[in-house]
Amino acid sequence: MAQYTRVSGSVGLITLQSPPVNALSAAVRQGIVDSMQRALSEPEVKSVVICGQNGIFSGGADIKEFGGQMSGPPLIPMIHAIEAASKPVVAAIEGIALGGGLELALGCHYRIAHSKARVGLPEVTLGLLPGAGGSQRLPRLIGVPAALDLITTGRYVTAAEALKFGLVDQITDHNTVNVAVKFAQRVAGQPLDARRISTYPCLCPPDVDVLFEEVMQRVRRTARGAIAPIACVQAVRAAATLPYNQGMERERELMATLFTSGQTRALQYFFFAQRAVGRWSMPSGARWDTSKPRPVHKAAVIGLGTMGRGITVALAQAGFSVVAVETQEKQLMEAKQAISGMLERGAKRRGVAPALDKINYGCNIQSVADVDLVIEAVFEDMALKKKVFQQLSAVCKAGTFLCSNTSGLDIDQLACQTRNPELVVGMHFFAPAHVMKLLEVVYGPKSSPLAVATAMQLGKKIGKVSVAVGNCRGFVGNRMLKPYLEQALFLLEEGATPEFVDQVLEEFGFAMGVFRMSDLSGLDVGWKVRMADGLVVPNSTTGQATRLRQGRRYSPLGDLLCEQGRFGQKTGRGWYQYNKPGSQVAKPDPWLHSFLDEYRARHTLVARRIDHQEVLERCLYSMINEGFRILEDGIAAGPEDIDIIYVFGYSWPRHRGGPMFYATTVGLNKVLERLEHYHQAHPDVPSLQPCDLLRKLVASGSPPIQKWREVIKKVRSQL
Ligand SMILES: CC/C=C\CC(=O)SCCNC(=O)CCNC(=O)[C@H](O)C(C)(C)COP(=O)(O)OP(=O)(O)OC[C@H]1O[C@@H](n2cnc3c(N)ncnc32)[C@H](O)[C@@H]1OP(=O)(O)O
Repeated sequence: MAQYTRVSGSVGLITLQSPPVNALSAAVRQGIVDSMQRALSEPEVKSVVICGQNGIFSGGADIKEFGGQMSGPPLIPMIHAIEAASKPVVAAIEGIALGGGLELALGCHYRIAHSKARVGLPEVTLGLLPGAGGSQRLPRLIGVPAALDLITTGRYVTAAEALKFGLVDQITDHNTVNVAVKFAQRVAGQPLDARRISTYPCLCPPDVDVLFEEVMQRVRRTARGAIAPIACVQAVRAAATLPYNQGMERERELMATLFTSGQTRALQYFFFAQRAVGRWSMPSGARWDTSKPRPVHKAAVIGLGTMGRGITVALAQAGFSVVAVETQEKQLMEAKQAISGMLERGAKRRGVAPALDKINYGCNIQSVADVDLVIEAVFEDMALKKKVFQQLSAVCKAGTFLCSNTSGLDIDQLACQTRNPELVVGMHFFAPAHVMKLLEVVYGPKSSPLAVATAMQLGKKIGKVSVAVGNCRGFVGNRMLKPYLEQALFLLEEGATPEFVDQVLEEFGFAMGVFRMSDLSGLDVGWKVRMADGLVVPNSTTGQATRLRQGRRYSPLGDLLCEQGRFGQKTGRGWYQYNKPGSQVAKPDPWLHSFLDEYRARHTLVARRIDHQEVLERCLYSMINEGFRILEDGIAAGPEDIDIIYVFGYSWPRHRGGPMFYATTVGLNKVLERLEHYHQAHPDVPSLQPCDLLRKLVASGSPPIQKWREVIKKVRSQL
C-alpha cells in the first residue's frame, strides 16, 4: 500500500509501504493512484513527494505477481498520470530505485537521491525490458549510449554516477525526504512542461547507427541465446528513431513477446532460487535460521597452487587476515608474487588499495595455530589431504574450523583424521576461485550445523553464492558432470566429432562445449582420478574389455589422448589443437579425426549420423537424471540448489533456469520417455536408466518445481 500525509502545510507525501523492498504490488499501485488523486484535488497541496518506507524507494515491480493474473491499476498509465500531473512531483530516492521503481521516478518531474542510493533497470536479468516507459524515457534523459549500457547490462549505478548522467537532479547526505520536501516547496507553481521526460527529444550521437550495430553485435555474442538483451537494444532503438507514443507501442510489443517467452519464467525462477539456497537445511533438520555461525576474523589457506592462490585473494579482498602456507620455499615465493599481482590488478580495477598487508606467508604449518578457520587446498590426493588434516588437528587452537577445497573426495574420511570431526566441512571453490561466484559447502555425517553455518556465512562475506550440499563422490556439481562427460565420449565413439558436440552445446547456451571445457581444465585431471579408481588399463587398445569396466560401458578415449601427452590447452593438443601450449584458440585437429576413425575401426564401431537432438538429449538428460538421484539421496535439499550450482559453477545458460528447471520446460514425461528410449538402446549405461524420483514425479502428474520438495520428502520417508 501507500500512505498519504500532508507535510509542511503544502506538500503531499506519498510513502510506499510494502516490505521488504517496497515492490510495486497491486496494493501499492492502487495506493499511489489514490494518493495522487487526493494530492491533486486538495487545493492546499502545491507539490508532491514520493518516497519509500524504511529507507528504500522501491525494488520495482512485484516479481511474484508476474506469473498470475494482473490486478490493480497498471503501471504505465499510473506513471503517465504522474508525469502529466499539474503539480510538481519529486521522487525522494533512498536505498534503491530499481526497475519499475526507477521508471516511477522517471515519471516524476524531479529526482533527489541519497548519496548512498543505487539505481538501475535490471529487468534484462529477469528476461524483460524496462517496459513501464523506462526504455523510452531513460535515453531521452541521459542519452542513447548511457541508456543502452544501463538497460542492456541491468547494472546498478551509484547516486554519484546517476548525477553525472543527469539521471537524478540532486544528491544529498542528509535526510532525503526532508530535502525533497523542501525542494518540492521551492518548485511549487513553476512550469512543468520542461520537466516531462516523455516530451524530450532523444539525443543521439552522430554515428548512432554504428553504435546500435556494435551494441547489437556485442549483445548477440554474449547473450548465449537470451532474447531479452536483444529486445532491450531494439526498444532503445525505437526511442532513438520514433516519436514517444510509437516508441511506447514498440516497447509494449517487445515486452509482450518477452513476457510470454519461457526465458522470463526461467529467470524469475532463478531469481527466487538464488535467494532460496541461502535458506539451507541438512537432513538432520538443522537449518539456516536455527544455526548460528561463529565469526571468523583470521583464516588460513594451506597449499598455494592455482586454487589456494585464488582462495587467498578472495579472502584478503574481503578484508580477512590470511595466513598463506606453502611448504616449499620456492613455490611459496612464486605464489606470493602471483597473489600480489592478482591483488594489485583487482585493486586497480576497483579503484582501491591492494590488500597486500592482509596476508602473512609461511612455510610452516605451525603458523596457522591461532586462526579461526583453515581451508586446505593441496593436491587432490586423499593420502596427502589426510596427513594435512592430522597436522592441522594437532596444531590449531581448539574450535578452529577445518575445511577442505576438495572437488569430490570424501569429507568424512578427512573429518576422521581430526579430534573434532564436527568442525570439518568441505568448501569447494571453482577456478579461478577469486572470480567464480560458486561455493559448494559440503557437510559430512559428522559436520555440525555450526560449521556449516560458519562456512556459509564466510562464503557470503567473500561474495560467493554458497550452496550447502551433502557428502558424496563429486558432491553435486562434479557428480552430475560425470554422466554428461561420459555421454559426450560415447557420442564420439558412435560417430560424432568434438566440434559437433561442442557446437550443439554452445548453441544451447553453454559458454563452452564439453570438449573445449575439458581442454581448458586439463585432460590429465580426470585421467589421474580414473587411474586412482583403477579404471585406466594402459595400452589396452583392442577387445571388448577395453570398452567395458565393472560391467558398464566405458570409453577409454580420454585415457588414450592422455597416453599421447595430449592434456589440452596446456600442452597445445587435446580434443583440439592450439597454436602453442597455453593458447586458448581451439582449432579442429585432423589428427584427432583420423585417431577417432582408427579407434572405431579397431573396435568395429560403425560411425553413424548423430543429430543435434541426440547430442542434447543424451548429454543433458543423463545429467538431469543424476540430478534427480542427488535429490533422491538427499545430497541436495531441493532443485534450486542444483540449478544454482550449474549456472554459477558450470556455465549452464541462466535463461534456461538450470538443469532441473529445464527438465520442467521439456516436460518430465518427455525426459523420462527419452531416457527409457536411450537406456533400451544402451543397457550397459546405468546413468541412462531413469531414476525412481523422476518416475514418481511423472506418476504424480509432474507437479511444478516448487512442489518437488514435498514429493521428495514422501519418497525419502518411504526409504
Ligand atoms: C511492466 C513491468 C515493469 C517493471 C519490471 C520490473 O520492475 S521487474 C523488477 C525489477 N527489480 C529487480 O529486478 C530487483 C530485484 N531485487 C533485487 O535485486 C534485490 O532483492 C534488492 C532489491 C537489491 C535487495 O537485495 P537484498 O540483498 O537486500 O535482499 P534480497 O535480494 O534477499 O531480497 C529481500 C526479499 O525481497 C524479495 N524481493 C526483492 N525484490 C523483489 C521484487 N522486485 N519483487 C518481489 N520480491 C522481491 C526477495 O525475493 C527477498 O524475499 P525473500 O522471501 O526473503 O526471499
